[in-house]
Amino acid sequence: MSVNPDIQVERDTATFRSIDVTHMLDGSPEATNQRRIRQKQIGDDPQINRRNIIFMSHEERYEAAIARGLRIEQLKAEHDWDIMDENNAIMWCFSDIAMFVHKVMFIPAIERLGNKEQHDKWLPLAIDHKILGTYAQTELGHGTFLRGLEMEARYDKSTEEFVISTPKHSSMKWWPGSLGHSSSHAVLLATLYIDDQNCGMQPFIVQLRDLNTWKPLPGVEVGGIGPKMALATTDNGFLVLNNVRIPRDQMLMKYAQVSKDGKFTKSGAAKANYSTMMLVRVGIAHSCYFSLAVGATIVTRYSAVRRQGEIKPGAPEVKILDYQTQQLKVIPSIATAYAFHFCKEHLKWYYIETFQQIQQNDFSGLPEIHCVTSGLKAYMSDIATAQLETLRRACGGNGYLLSNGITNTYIQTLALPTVEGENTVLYLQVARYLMKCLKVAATGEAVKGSLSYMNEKIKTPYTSGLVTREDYSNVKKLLKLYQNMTVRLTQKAGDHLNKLHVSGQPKYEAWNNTSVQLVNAAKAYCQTYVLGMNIEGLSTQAVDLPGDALEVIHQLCVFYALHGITEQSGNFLETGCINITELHIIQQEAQEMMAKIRKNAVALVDAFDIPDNLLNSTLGCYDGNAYQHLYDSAKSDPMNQKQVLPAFEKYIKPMLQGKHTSKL
Ligand SMILES: CC/C=C\C/C=C\C/C=C\C/C=C\C/C=C\C/C=C\CCCCC(=O)SCCNC(=O)CCNC(=O)[C@H](O)C(C)(C)COP(=O)(O)OP(=O)(O)OC[C@H]1O[C@@H](n2cnc3c(N)ncnc32)[C@H](O)[C@@H]1OP(=O)(O)O
Ligand SMILES: Cc1cc2nc3c(=O)[nH]c(=O)nc-3n(C[C@H](O)[C@H](O)[C@H](O)COP(=O)(O)OP(=O)(O)OC[C@H]3O[C@@H](n4cnc5c(N)ncnc54)[C@H](O)[C@@H]3O)c2cc1C
Repeated sequence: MSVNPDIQVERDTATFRSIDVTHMLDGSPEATNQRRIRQKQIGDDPQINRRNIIFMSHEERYEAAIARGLRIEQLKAEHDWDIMDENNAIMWCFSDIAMFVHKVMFIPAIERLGNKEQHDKWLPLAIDHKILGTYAQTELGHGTFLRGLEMEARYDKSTEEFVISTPKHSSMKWWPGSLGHSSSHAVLLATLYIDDQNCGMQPFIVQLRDLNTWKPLPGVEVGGIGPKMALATTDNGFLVLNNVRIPRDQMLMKYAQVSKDGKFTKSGAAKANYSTMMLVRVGIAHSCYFSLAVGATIVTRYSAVRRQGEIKPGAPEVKILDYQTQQLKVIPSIATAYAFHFCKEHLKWYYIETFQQIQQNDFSGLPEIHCVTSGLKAYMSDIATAQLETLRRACGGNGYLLSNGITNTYIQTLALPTVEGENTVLYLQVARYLMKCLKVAATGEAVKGSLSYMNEKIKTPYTSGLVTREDYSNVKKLLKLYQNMTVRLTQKAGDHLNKLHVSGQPKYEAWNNTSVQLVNAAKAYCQTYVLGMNIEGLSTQAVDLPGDALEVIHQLCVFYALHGITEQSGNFLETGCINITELHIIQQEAQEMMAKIRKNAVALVDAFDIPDNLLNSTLGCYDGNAYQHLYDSAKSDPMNQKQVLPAFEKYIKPMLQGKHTSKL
């Protein structure tokens, strides 16, 4: 099929070469080649490819998802993939791999929470798929408030075993992925009791199913929790344990130990047992970038080939991408995807470095990385889901079809604001850190790390520093506005908290009565962090780009900063970080920048370099022949393989013949 001329012209008139930017996103031309080889291995594989998924039943999809997980293992061995290759393959198919939680939570939990002997025993079994596991933490009654977990593990000194039980409905495990039908084992988080003394939430390895028959073991009641909005193949489950006994060495004992005679000891940081969640929060930030890059690619290409209506009366119908309002739906998502790319790269290295320190029992970096990973997981998933919905609607009626590729991406991404810590709750964790840093700054001590900008006192009366027109495209000046806005919102929340406390409210009550302001400050901190990483990316990752490409990536960053101010203008105005005249100039600059970026919109999404067989979209194929692909997809629907369906003889015909009132 030839390329649609409407999309070809976009590529021909772009001011830079997409491939240069692709190399930047991958890290180097060699890395691009390597990724392409890997993506071809997964995209071309009939067991991994998900082209027909939208026409499958739940059970067919589940089976295909298990086969896909297995196939990824085979490809990994055949082609000698490293961990990042594997992560990328998982990322591309995460909503359709039944053993996803085994990979991204069960194994990492054993690695992080087990001691040397436990690693030696369990990791080879898990890595070789001799056992399949889940991460069973959430209960019917408690998901967020982990100190409230009610499943009990009581130590029995006489037999050196833990006895695990579910005392009431609210204490059953509820939600763990792959628990329903696909796990033989679980890393199960339960409250440990020794001689009736509560020793807090601890991790245990519990076998759930017989490895030969796959039947639940005695005392284990397990099943699926029912159909969900998406992620149909991650069979989320429930689990009731009736006095199930496990040996003492099946409590994962890296950070807390129980001796044979029942002595409880702790080592490491207080929240060390929460460390698996941090890794997945980093994974979710990656996933938000991928989802947004997919969405932006599909909708930008579709908007460049769909013509409808006219701008100049009587002139030929225009591409919908030429409507300014359509640009406002599409261009922010491109700019955000690029900002998220820089941010997730930073986060990856930050996490790896801090994790290495933690491995050497240096926990000093934990509070800051907990704040950053919690905040970015929340912020990036909030923004990604909001923008994906805008993008989906920007496809008009075809935005409601499953074959468009964006709907599935959207509904699976919708899980991310909830899983791994509900977003509001995570913003409140960020706010705790903001309040601590505020206290440090107030004492005159230097605040370190991502909030070091708090050290600079904001002068009153304050000026924004935006003097010349050039200042409005100076990303460092714009970043300063964001930092000031964050500090002021933090101060405001802090002042409110103190005021309530001084007026007699206990601290916990004052906290709850300030939580709206606290979440607002936390979001501002996250937004500022993402912009900061985008700007850092310009001078690190983008610096070797040819001038024309660098200019476009710079424009995107400027637009990201300006557009963010227009979206949050209330916060900027209220804190006095800009005035109304400055806001008007910012709005105008943002619009002008958007028009410049429009020229390169298709080339910018091409640079994400997502092959058609992974994009899985009728609307967003590289060749721009959306109508042909829509038609082909409709024709391949199994319901269209018969001209007359059985329902005709059964119901429609009797109705046409007036027999519909008799009993069916
Ligand atoms: C290098 C990696 C690079 C790339 C990775 C790439 C790819 C990976 C491949 C694939 C992964 C891909 C994608 C993922 C995509 C999709 C994922 C889809 C599904 C995933 C499955 C989802 C699984 C789950 O949902 S599991 C269940 C998760 N549950 C939660 O998250 C519970 C949330 N609740 C909590 O975390 C806590 O209850 C709480 C933090 C809210 C409160 O806890 P608690 O009550 O105990 O706290 P407090 O006593 O109030 O104390 C708070 C103090 O504790 C500190 N704290 C809290 N948490 C931590 C932590 N994790 N680390 C450090 N410190 C922590 C906090 O700072 C407070 O300290 P303070 O000094 O007292 O203020
Ligand atoms: C698709 C999916 C997959 C999952 N996979 C797993 C898994 O593999 N393993 C596992 O263990 N769990 C899993 N979960 C569970 C998930 O981690 C929890 O649902 C999540 O952490 C939220 O907890 P919750 O359901 O208790 O929400 P709740 O805490 O009940 O949240 C409900 C509302 O209460 C608010 N709220 C709660 N506490 C506070 C507070 N302190 N302050 C202010 N507001 C508050 C929240 O903001 C939210 O608006 C999964 C969930 C989903 C949807």
